[in-house]
Amino acid sequence: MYLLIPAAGIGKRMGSDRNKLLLNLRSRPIIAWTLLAAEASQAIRWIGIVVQPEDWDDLKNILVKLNLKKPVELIVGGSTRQESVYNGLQALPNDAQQVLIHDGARCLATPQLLDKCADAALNYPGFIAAVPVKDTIKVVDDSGIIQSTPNRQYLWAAQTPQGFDVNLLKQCHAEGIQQGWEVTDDAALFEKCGYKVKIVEGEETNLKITTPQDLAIAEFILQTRFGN
Ligand SMILES: Nc1ccn([C@@H]2O[C@H](COP(=O)(O)OP(=O)(O)OP(=O)(O)O)[C@@H](O)[C@H]2O)c(=O)n1
Ligand SMILES: C[C@](O)(CO)[C@H](O)COP(=O)(O)O
Repeated sequence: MYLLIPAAGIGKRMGSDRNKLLLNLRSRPIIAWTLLAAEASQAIRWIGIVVQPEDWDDLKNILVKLNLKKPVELIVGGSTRQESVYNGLQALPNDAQQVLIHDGARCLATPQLLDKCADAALNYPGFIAAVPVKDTIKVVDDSGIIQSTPNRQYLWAAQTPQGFDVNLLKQCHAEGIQQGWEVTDDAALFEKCGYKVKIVEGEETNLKITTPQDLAIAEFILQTRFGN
């Protein structure tokens, strides 16, 4: 299975002055944890990391230290996640029929989740890992007045990995450019093009490192996983 890792963000919400994926989490850069999970997955056999050129030297140093056995390619990032994934898709080897896309910022996903998603990719042309929403969600208007309370039974929080048939996803990205769609995940492009996207149960601990609070929670999860 081919894996694309969008890792070309800045981390505005982290308040960091550099790509948040280069920040340390338990003495390893965040992106290194993501790469170690990909290396440990049975199914992944090629890794493409989409990253801004100014971070290439840092990434190369991390890769030297990790000494991964799987082939890794660095791909130039775009100005949005959507553009970065587009670039990643163009850089896939010609024989790639299915692809998993997994945020570099979701560094706590387990190799087992990656493998489960690789299996799902063989059965569904489009799917995402997601978890049932635990809170009661309110839809509000611009003045903060609640408009509705959707039935939680139908609410799932999207995660990555997200997996797709490569040709269909390329087609959806091209349509997205033509129509000017701006989306935060690839499933949204698939949905907008009228294709079905299946939910595969993700992991509660597969959080996206977005704010400093997430870093603290991730430290705690890694400590419970690996000890001190
Ligand atoms: N131009 C971009 C923007 C984001 N990403 C990646 O997409 C994933 C999810 O994005 P997010 O968590 O929003 O990362 P940032 O864009 O870095 O954060 P922020 O939105 O707070 O600036 C991350 O792995 C990030 O590196 C990317 O590859 N290219
Ligand atoms: C793809 C994603 O991780 C699914 O939760 C997410 O949409 C990334 O973008 P966000 O803007 O940080 O939600």
